[in-house]
Amino acid sequence: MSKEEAKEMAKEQERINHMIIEIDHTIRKLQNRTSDIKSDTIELRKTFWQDVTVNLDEPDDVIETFTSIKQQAELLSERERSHGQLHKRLKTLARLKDSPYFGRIDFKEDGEAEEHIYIGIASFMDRNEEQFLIYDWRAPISSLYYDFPPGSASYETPEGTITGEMTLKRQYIIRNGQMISMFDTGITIGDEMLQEVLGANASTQMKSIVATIQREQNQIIRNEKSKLLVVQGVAGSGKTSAALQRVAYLLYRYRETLSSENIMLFSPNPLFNSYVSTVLPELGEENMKQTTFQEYLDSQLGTHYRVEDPFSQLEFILNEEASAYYHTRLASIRFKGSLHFKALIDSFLDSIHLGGLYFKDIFFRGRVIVSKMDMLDQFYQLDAAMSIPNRIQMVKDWIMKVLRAQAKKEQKKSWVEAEIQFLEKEDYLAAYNSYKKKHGSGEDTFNDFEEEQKFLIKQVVNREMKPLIHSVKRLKFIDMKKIYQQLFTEQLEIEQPFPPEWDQIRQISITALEKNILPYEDATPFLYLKERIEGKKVNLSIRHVFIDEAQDYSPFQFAYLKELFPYSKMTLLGDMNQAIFLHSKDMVNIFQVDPDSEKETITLTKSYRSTKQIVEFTKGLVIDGDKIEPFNREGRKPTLSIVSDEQDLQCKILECIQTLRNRGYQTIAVIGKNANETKHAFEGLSGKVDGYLMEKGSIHYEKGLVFIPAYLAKGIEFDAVIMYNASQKNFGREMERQLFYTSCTRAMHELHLFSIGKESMFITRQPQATYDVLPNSEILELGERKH
Ligand SMILES: Nc1ncnc2c1ncn2[C@@H]1O[C@H](COP(=O)(O)OP(=O)(O)OP(=O)(O)O)[C@@H](O)[C@H]1O
Repeated sequence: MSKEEAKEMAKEQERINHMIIEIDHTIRKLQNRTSDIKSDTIELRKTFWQDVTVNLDEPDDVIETFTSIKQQAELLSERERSHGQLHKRLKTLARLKDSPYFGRIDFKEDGEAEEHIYIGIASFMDRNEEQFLIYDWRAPISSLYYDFPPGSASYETPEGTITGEMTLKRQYIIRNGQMISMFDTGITIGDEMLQEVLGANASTQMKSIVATIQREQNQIIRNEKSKLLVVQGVAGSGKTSAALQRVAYLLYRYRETLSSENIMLFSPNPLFNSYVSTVLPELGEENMKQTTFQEYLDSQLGTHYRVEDPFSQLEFILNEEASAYYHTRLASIRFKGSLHFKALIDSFLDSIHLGGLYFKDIFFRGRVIVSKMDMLDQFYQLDAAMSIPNRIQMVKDWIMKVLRAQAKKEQKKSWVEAEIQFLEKEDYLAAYNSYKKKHGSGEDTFNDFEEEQKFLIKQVVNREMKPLIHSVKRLKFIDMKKIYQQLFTEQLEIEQPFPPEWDQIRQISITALEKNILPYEDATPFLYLKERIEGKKVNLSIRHVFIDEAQDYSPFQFAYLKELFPYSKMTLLGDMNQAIFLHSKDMVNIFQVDPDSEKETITLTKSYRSTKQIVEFTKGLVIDGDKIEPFNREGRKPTLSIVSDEQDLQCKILECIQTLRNRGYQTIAVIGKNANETKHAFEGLSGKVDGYLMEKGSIHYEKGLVFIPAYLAKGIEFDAVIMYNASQKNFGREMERQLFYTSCTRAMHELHLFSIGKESMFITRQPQATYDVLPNSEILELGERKH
């Protein structure tokens, strides 16, 4: 370090020290305020009723009492809110104290004096609240840091564009209030800082990237115009990271009107949910709502049908080639995920005025009390110009009327009396309590026998009918299975291009439905049809929807989600090279869904996760891989070890794990092609090495050695990846390319491929220079190899 640099660093450390004094001062001030508010709140809770005037004598008094309670409750909740906000601010200040900022720009706005802008995870002002000592990374001026090198620069504000000259751009790594390093940078965000961040060990929780956001990522994060933002980015290009910082940005930018409750992220699996859950809290924001599409389907359909999950569907695609209906099912998956199938359902719905609706008889005590034929009559009597859901509601009202009349009739029947005789003591007590509630608490017993009898009769009949009424209210009298089945049983007069395998598809669809199984490919079409009949569900509270791994959704699923969130902006993030599910051949399909919306596409081609050597290898695994650009971080070349049998394989893998551990890697994944192979690998090695198995229900993972099937590793990353068996036998079909690529791109620092016998064609087609083939004896020497 030159003398000049040392002097500058000392000056910066001095500023940090000053900053810490200021932050401490604010922390103390806020802590005092917090304890005042806390005691205020406790006092308010204690004296809540003392300060309220309760008088219910006259209507005016009631209104006054109500107003007084309301005022008191508002006061209390205002205190609780302030307490919550102060608590949140104190947490942010503690983070700022540790690392007040990560960047600085010196900017001279045209016609103004030069300013030093320090950028951190939150803003911080001086004691007089006049000047920003730290700017929030999401403030308009902070975008200069991400978007420009020193020189002419500009940024957007709500009032317009500000232009000027940036004379300095500096990055810091500060920990525990101490400067660790500092770089002045010419390009957008300097390499040194990224090298430091990316060179570290993988974590089991995703980290925020605010200090090193790249210019093209910043475009995603700050995009405000597009109703539909499509991000197509290569593996490890920061799609998920950009999405999460975008959530934080939106929460800041629209803080008056938008809260985390209004944002929803669809993730590929529950494991991913927990992987990303720490990013927003780290940035001082609350997590958005998170779900998986499967979770949503289950919540809507799960109680009545066995809804297959996407992983079982994938396991079928990967493992069941020998099955007699393998190719039919593949065709079925493709067709049912397409917009043609959606159009087919729409045409079917259009023809429903001519017939095609089915209802179920309603039974009471073994007898039909409302027949399906009567319901059909009711439905088809109604004006066909009315929507189907409206007509269904009217049929429901009619059924309820019939049930009420039936209840009256039932009261006179002998079974009721018999039931009363056998009423348990508790039932009798419950009936009595209910009577008391109705007739006031003054009475100690029923007034006379007749009244008691009348009341009990009513109670018994109502109790018997309750489940029936409940299911009618939930429209369970519609025979959805039969209605959906018609798409396959009837010769539909519909102008839709059917796939050549249509007849066989019809067969397997009927068989599954008869067993009450909803294959994954049927779940969304079934739900769509159900909602078009029962009434559409729309979610109005969600304003932004993020769909990660969007390439794995079918066009039908996209269309469904668009309709579910009609007022929501959408951000889709995906990578066609990682499309592991069959039905999603092209993310471009989303354009068919919404051709007129204000759509914008951003492409990310630089991969940050893996070393240059790993990216050079993995880019050769995919068709258009030459567009993938590695970030310049050096590491070891991937290795390939060809072994003779499973025993040999496990031996070599054990050695490899040991070597990787000696090198200090903390998250090591043995990736299997599917659940079976992964379990097998785990069982074979578990007595000899500590590790744990991840299955589709797993919701989090810890540091150490994990055995994980490829499709569950989606979206997450490890220090080192061991591909359990990358043989031609295992990865010899074109359709397995994406799965193979996805697995290999999970590695940050090292990638080791093992193969029993001949290696996969995806490897043999690679330039030989991109990986090392280890002779049989060389595994032990892995540790010594340097590149
Ligand atoms: N600007 C950045 N600064 C620092 N780290 C970054 C940056 N962009 C990406 N990364 C890191 O690169 C890795 C990959 O990022 P991320 O998981 O967001 O990529 P992705 O495109 O969603 O990947 P994939 O599609 O392969 O799952 C993460 O470790 C992330 O922290």
